[in-house]
Amino acid sequence: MAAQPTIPRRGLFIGGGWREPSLGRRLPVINPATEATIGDIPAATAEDVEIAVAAAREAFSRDGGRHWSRAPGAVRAKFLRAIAAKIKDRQSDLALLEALDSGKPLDEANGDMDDVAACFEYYADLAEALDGKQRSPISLPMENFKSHTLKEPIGVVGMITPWNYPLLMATWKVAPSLAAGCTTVLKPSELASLTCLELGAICTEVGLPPGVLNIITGLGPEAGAPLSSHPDVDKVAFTGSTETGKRIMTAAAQMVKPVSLELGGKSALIVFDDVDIDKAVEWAMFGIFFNAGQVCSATSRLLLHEKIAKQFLDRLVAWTKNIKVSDPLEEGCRLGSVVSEGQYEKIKKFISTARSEGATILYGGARPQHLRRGFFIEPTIITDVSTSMQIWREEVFGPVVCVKEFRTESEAVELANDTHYGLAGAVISNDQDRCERISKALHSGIVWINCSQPTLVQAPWGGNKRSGFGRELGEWGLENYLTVKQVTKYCSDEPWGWYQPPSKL
Ligand SMILES: NC(=O)c1ccc[n+]([C@@H]2O[C@H](COP(=O)([O-])OP(=O)(O)OC[C@H]3O[C@@H](n4cnc5c(N)ncnc54)[C@H](O)[C@@H]3O)[C@@H](O)[C@H]2O)c1
Ligand SMILES: C[N+](C)(C)CCCC=O
Repeated sequence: MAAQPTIPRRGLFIGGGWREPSLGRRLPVINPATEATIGDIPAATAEDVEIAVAAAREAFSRDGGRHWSRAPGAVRAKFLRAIAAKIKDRQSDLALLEALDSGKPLDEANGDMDDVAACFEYYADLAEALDGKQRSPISLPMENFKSHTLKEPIGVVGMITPWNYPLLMATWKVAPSLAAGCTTVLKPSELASLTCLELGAICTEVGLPPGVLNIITGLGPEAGAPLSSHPDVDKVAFTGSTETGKRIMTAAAQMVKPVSLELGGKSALIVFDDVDIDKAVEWAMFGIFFNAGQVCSATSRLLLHEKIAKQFLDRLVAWTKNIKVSDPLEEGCRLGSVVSEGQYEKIKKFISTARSEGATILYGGARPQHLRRGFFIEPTIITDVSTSMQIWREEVFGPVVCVKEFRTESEAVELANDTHYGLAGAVISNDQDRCERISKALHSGIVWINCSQPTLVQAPWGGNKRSGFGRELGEWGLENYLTVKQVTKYCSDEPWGWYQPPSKL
């Protein structure tokens, strides 16, 4: 097992330095795999939000923006690359902190840090490319006007992020917003903030101008709410639950403030009868047991063609029994604990409600017998599910998959689309035409063919329906933080000639 690090004691990261929260309060950091308190984080309140937003505003307009918001993208790219390099230097200690804070397997946390560094590098490239996209001419059907566009940073951005991929979800917002020239206030989840605070330390090390990135930790209603309703925040970028997303949107609407919302999901994986069963089983497992199912895009509804359903479920149970469920720091761990006691209780309640509504718990459903402490839940497979059951309709955000059979392609699509969410969907079949048809028919922002979950920084990420709107990652992620200005010039020597000129007498 990896050695236990000392948890750094950090303040709020505001204006390039560390500050104690105004009310002096701190929140405990609990390792969900052991239930031990391993440190604490500052609990910011509205007073601290005020100071952080002021710092971000000052950084946005400092020296007329010459050193940041109006600087060439190439200047900002240097900082983004330096941050990526520091993340790589500190990869093993950051991964360890992430695993201790969230309960995810150390191997997964290591992969997350690779993704974090890659995201900063990717947006460094896009920051540079932005310089070449300025003053793009607009083709006009007349000669007396010339127009071009300027892409400008949207301003001060408030970012509110969840605990399932603490540093990665923050990075999906921080990296493109800095590339665009925005300044930011990040409020990570109170359940897992350690690595986001370390990002503050990294910003100091690379000499990021003070106030460009501010990081305030604390509770949603106390720190997140005042950030989302702050009049001097120009945009709110949110990732989290649909319920909180509604609150953020309501607060932002009072000032007609733009928001982007990355919310929950209840995605389906459709498996046809022409597949290699074991390969498909492994993707089905990855789709729901990776990060203990605490993934917005988790394929938590498994749709099996009736001809293979029995054989598939037999193999799924056999493979699932083989998952190493253990302390996240143990070698080979493939399922850690869930993030908190609250999440543990919520998932158990989902399972007991499914049982009481008549579903069958085919495998799992309880605490693993060999783990006496920690918020561990067995990987769980639920069958005999009807479309009116809670387990079919609501996001569990845990290692729990529900299964239904289908006969025809159209029935599979209808079942997959039978949800208020629209984040992702997946299909496994050897018939490529069928996969293409299904990718068009699914009402979701993401479709995976013959896999589930791979995420590429170059490709757009986001949902439809109650999974939110706006796209992160790729060039779409950068556009989130830019506004487009048209500049139009009258180039004719002739007077405009609309009004009658006054008499010269
Ligand atoms: N679509 C995506 O890309 C994506 C990615 C990751 C997670 N998620 C979703 O996130 C959810 C899990 O994350 P969570 O439990 O942290 O979500 P959550 O909504 O409880 O919390 C998210 C963030 O919002 C803050 N918050 C809570 N109440 C607030 C309020 N009144 N005002 C402002 N901020 C407030 C929290 O402190 C936290 O930082 C799941 O529904 C999951 O699907 C979506
Ligand atoms: C695809 N990843 C890396 C699991 C990220 C999912 C983001 C949402 O939970």
